[in-house]
Amino acid sequence: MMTRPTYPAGIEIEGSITPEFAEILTPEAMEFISKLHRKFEPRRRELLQARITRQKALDSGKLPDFLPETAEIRNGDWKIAPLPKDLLDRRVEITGPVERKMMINALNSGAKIFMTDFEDANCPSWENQIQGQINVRDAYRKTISFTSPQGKEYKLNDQIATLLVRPRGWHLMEKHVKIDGDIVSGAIFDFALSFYHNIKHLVANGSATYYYLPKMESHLEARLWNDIFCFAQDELGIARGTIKGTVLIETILAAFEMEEILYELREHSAGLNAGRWDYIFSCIKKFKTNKDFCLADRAQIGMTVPFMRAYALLLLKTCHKRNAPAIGGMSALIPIKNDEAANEKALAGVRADKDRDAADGYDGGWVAHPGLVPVAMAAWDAVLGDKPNQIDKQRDDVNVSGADLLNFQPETPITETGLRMNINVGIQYLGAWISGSGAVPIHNLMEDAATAEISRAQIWQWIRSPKGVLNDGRKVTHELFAELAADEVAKLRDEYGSKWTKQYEDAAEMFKMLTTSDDFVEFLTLPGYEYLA
Ligand SMILES: CC(=O)SCCNC(=O)CCNC(=O)[C@H](O)C(C)(C)COP(=O)(O)OP(=O)(O)OC[C@H]1O[C@@H](n2cnc3c(N)ncnc32)[C@H](O)[C@@H]1OP(=O)(O)O
Ligand SMILES: O=CC(=O)O
Ligand SMILES: [Mg+2]
Repeated sequence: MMTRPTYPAGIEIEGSITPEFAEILTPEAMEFISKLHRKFEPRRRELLQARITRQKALDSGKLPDFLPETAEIRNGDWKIAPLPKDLLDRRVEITGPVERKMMINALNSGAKIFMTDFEDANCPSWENQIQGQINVRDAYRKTISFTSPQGKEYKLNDQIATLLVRPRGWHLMEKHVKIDGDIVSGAIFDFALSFYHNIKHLVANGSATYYYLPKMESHLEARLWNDIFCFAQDELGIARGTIKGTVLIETILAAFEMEEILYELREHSAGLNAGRWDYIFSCIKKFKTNKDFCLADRAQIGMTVPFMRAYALLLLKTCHKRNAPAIGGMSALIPIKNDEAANEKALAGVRADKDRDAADGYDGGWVAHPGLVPVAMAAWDAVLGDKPNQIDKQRDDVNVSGADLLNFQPETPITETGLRMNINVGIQYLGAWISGSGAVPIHNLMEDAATAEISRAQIWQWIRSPKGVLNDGRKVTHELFAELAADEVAKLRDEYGSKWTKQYEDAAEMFKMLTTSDDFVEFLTLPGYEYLA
């Protein structure tokens, strides 16, 4: 029987602490978190408040633009600091939840980088978070192994991907930990534990902890990350600039501040990534009450529609101008078992996506599944040859205006099939999420928090926008939604049989709340987390 560790005054942990968890939740690590919390929590709250203020301005019809007060940064001649050698070649990056077996598979997949995810692909239950930190520790030390219930052994190959960690976004909390009576930020918690336990080991081996930084809405939010990195490094006697962070540009507001975000993090930057799924979600969310704006079915919004193309090219141009890598987003297509023709079609879709990014000048791109690594690798091998990246490829020919970023087309078609698909996928995803899984295959696509957000945000908007009209002339209304939702739930109950647990029934109710409540819920993971807690 192990007694709970004794923590310094002001620190309370309400989650379970097994002997393994205690190796992560040490008094020293928790004290480190408490320092970060005490110093930075007020700023995190101010920045979340600033998001609300900005949303009010958008709701009143003000459109975003490049900031006049930071023109000097955009016009200045500066570069990000040199990249460490293990971040020079990022031609294929695989992602996945912080799940032990998947982490081993991803590290062995042949990809250059593996981003392990405490965020979009993860359900942040206490067990997932702390077991995730154990897995990260063991992966960094190359001791991670796993035996499946069927007895299959998993261990690391000699050659593995460089590991990056994605902590939760600024909006999520870690409810199981309180400092001075306040709940701590999930972002600070995830970052702090992965840094505290691993940085010295990694530095001694010529590497460091590297991060993907999600869902930011302004360069001031990037400044907060940079200040946290500086403070954390100083506290542990690590040279400033050792940590590197790649920022996901996955909100429409951040798209107007890409240069400023790179500038804020320039000492710690490893470039930008086109977080395309949250980006679409953000476009819908930020302009949800704007009567001029209403996107077509989710399936229509690929990377080549005007506003997505403008965003992708601006990101690429911005990165290379500042000597920073530009990493392409995730195709949601995954390999399809037992249907050769459908599988070929999915692979062709991924290939087209990766070929386009590689030809444009991107330095690498994300894949969702080990089976897609060769497809992406071929796309970049073809353009890179022996070079590790193509950061030297300047895209001065690209000219993207604010109006291009806001050219939200196509608006049609919105179809009954698209509406049903949003309902069906949204409920299945939420059900899986509150049951503990943050990434799931649904209808042969990878679904995670970002893709599911699009589904529920579209319905919310279609019900309220005058443009929310199906291609057969029917307006999307509360009544139509209720009718189709009842039908989809009935079908799912049938399909799932005994696997349709109470969680799925509750997910259906939560999904209805998310789409019908007058106030738009900022993130579906917020009520999801309440449910878990
Ligand atoms: C919008 C964004 O934020 S994108 C980034 C966040 N999203 C993600 O990271 C999602 C990553 N992908 C996944 O989680 C998975 O591919 C899923 C859930 C979509 C599908 O997973 P599965 O249904 O298990 O796929 P499948 O059955 O084909 O898997 C075959 C094998 O590949 C493994 N595998 C599949 N995807 C991954 C992955 N991303 N990383 C590591 N291993 C993987 C499976 O674990 C399985 O291993 P096994 O044979 O040893 O048991
Ligand atoms: O995090 C990635 C995204 O597309 O969202
Ligand atoms: Mg995202």
